[in-house]
Amino acid sequence: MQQETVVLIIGAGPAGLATSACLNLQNIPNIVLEKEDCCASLWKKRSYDRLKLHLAKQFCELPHMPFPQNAPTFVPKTDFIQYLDDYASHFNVNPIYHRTVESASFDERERKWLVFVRNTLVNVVETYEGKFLIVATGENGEGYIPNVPGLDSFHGEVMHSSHYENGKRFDDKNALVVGCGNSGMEIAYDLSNWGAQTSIVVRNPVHVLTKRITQLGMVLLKFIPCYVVDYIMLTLSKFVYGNLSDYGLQRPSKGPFYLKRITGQSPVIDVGTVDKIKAQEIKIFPSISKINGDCIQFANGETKSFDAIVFATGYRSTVRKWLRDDGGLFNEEGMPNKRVPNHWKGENGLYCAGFSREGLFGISNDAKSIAQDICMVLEQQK
Ligand SMILES: Cc1cc2nc3c(=O)[nH]c(=O)nc-3n(C[C@H](O)[C@H](O)[C@H](O)COP(=O)(O)OP(=O)(O)OC[C@H]3O[C@@H](n4cnc5c(N)ncnc54)[C@H](O)[C@@H]3O)c2cc1C
Ligand SMILES: NC(=O)C1=CN([C@@H]2O[C@H](COP(=O)(O)OP(=O)(O)OC[C@H]3O[C@@H](n4cnc5c(N)ncnc54)[C@H](OP(=O)(O)O)[C@@H]3O)[C@@H](O)[C@H]2O)C=CC1
Ligand SMILES: O=C(O)C(=O)Cc1c[nH]c2ccccc12
Repeated sequence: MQQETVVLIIGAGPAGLATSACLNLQNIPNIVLEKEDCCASLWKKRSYDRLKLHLAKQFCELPHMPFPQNAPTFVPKTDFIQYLDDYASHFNVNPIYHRTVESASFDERERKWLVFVRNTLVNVVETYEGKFLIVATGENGEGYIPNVPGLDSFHGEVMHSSHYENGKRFDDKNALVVGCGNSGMEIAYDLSNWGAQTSIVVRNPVHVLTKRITQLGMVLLKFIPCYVVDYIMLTLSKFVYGNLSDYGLQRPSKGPFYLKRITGQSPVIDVGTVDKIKAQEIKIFPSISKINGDCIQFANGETKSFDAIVFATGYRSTVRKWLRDDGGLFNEEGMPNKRVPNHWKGENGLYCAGFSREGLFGISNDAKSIAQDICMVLEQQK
């Protein structure tokens, strides 16, 4: 099958939907290709049950459509999924599902993008052509599990956080969560609530803030410099939590919003995990040094038996697996080479949406910038 269109968008997560919506508003023909059978697959299929947006709703809306007025400040996962489905219908975004992009390259002679796509319904490769190509496959392309010595010998269940739904199956089990980002800290809390004997591996310093402190920070950032906001964040956080280093949680030397901006590392928005750590309902361990059967040895020499390990060790972009001729838009890890706000535009009509490490807020900005840029290029060519 051969199809020609103006813009090809790869991925129907929030970034693909938002970019398609902005293009539709400008009457620029576009096609969204999605490997799964639905849009927002991360939210529908790869996230835990108790997930709520950590940022207040005004920082999580996609372009041109606020959340309903009666939506709670921190939107639960099911409501966010409903919002995304409504968003797609409202802006007439109709992704083509069961389409896995296997390669995309730029045809210099024809000056267009050639995309080879597997139609997984019938297992046939199709070709799509576009003047513009938008990469919207996300920073969370695939779950990352580190190479831990002896992991193969572990007898119990091993999973990545993207496959964790809830702790029902783990009640009374000894569960170890590896990684103390937002996924790890919340999954540890959930496991403990379901009755699991829960431990968490914390290998580096981490900022812990409440939702409300973070919300205040997001608002203040509009008016005052980052280092002042960080000072306020740290003062408030110390007031709420006290000194957590005795419990095994150190703070990084750089501030939470500065770190987010420079490295993309998010502060942990605490949902109650810290109280459980203080009450010793959740135990902290340093890095794993090796695994032998069900026995796990940690960097401090301690050993303990576990029934299950949840790796909340983050994600990797998958762009490098299929994108050719990207002209240096992406680095070896499949993340943009340029810093925000200059990260979203490449050469020959190539763009990326959803790679700013600024969550849904960044996605919204990317979508608007890209649609505006494509509109301008098309106008100039008229
Ligand atoms: C658990 C979790 C909670 C989060 N909560 C928040 C939050 O509260 N607030 C916030 O601002 N941000 C949050 N984020 C960060 C971010 O906003 C989300 O990850 C968001 O879903 C990213 O949207 P996206 O469209 O860029 O990527 P994704 O949602 O990952 O969508 C990418 C889509 O591309 C498809 N795809 C991938 N490869 C191919 C291919 N080769 N061919 C075709 N299709 C492909 C995938 O199936 C997927 O549907 C969260 C992230 C995670 C992991
Ligand atoms: N409700 C919400 O809004 C939620 C938002 N999110 C967001 O989704 C994104 C992904 O979050 P998340 O899944 O937590 O991933 P992150 O990449 O944010 O965190 C991964 C964690 O795993 C640790 N880690 C990695 N490798 C190892 C290892 N070998 N041994 C021990 N620890 C290791 C990292 O530690 P180190 O720092 O030492 O590398 C880090 O603490 C983030 O932007 C996050 O904020 C996630 C969940 C909920
Ligand atoms: O959930 C995330 O990690 C996000 O990327 C959302 C986000 C954008 N800016 C922030 C600042 C502090 C905490 C979370 C975020």
